[in-house]
Amino acid sequence: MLLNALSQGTMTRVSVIGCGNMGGALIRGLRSVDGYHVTAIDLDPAALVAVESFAEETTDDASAAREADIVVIAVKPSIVESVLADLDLRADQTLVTFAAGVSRGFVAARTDASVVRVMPNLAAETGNMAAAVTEEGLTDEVRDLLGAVGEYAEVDESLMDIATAVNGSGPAFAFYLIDAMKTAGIDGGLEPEQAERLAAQTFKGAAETVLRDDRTVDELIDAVCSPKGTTIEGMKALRESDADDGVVEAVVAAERRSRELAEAFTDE
Ligand SMILES: NC(=O)C1=CN([C@@H]2O[C@H](COP(=O)(O)OP(=O)(O)OC[C@H]3O[C@@H](n4cnc5c(N)ncnc54)[C@H](OP(=O)(O)O)[C@@H]3O)[C@@H](O)[C@H]2O)C=CC1
Ligand SMILES: O=C(O)[C@@H]1CCC=N1
Repeated sequence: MLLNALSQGTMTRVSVIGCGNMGGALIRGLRSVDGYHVTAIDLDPAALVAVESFAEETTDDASAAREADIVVIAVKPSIVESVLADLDLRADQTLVTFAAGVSRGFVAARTDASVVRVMPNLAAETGNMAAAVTEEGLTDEVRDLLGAVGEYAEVDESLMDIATAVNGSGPAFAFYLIDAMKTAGIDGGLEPEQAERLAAQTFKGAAETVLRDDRTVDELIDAVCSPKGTTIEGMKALRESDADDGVVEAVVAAERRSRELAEAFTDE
């Protein structure tokens, strides 16, 4: 059946080069979606073992990427240039680069494939990825791939540094905030497992509400704040704290680092 789908062209062949945290998350996420034949490529045998039950093929041979419709590069930014030097892609292939700070032009200058730059995040694994993708080089095939594992925004490449901070690094900032909520729950007497479940599900539910509800964030806060109730007291404490500043500083620091990384990868 798989062979039929491949020969009839109804299956999109995706090669993922670099199957660590981010490449592995994409591979695991695609396992729940029909229509993708995934080849996992990594030099680290342990990385391949970790994804072997989610990919159709695993190999340490990068030349396997020539068989793909879409080649995803998910190696560290400093490795991108050497990976590209070893690849021999065709003009009818699409190369998606995940690497932070590495410009689309830097990659495009080193391959015949058509290149699109994406800033993904780890939630690809559960189909909840938020990704920013450059308008340049974007195809419907790539839109389908990103849509299969989450939501995406099409942006000008000049916005990739801020997107890297908001949605690429963002999960770490969210994990940190969830942990703070969990710790407060434990301090109040909840078991750690209860506190983690309640805190994480609360963030998940709140995020889902923001995405699906037409009300503004301020209106949603009002909806939780009963007059003379509990939330209004908590919100007063939050507004008087420097929590907003901490979040902004985290995003600004990550954006600044993305710009620094980019300085090493000028278009040629
Ligand atoms: N982690 C994240 O949340 C996000 C990461 N990104 C981007 O994704 C990219 C990957 O990050 P991340 O997954 O965290 O990194 P990891 O180090 O977790 O994964 C990279 C993998 O690539 C392997 N590798 C190294 N050299 C080669 C090679 N020549 N050919 C094939 N595989 C190779 C590594 O093996 P070994 O360990 O042996 O070197 C490792 O298994 C980065 O460019 C990053 O900027 C983007 C958004 C989010
Ligand atoms: O920390 C990093 O550099 C990568 C890019 C965004 C998330 N992780």
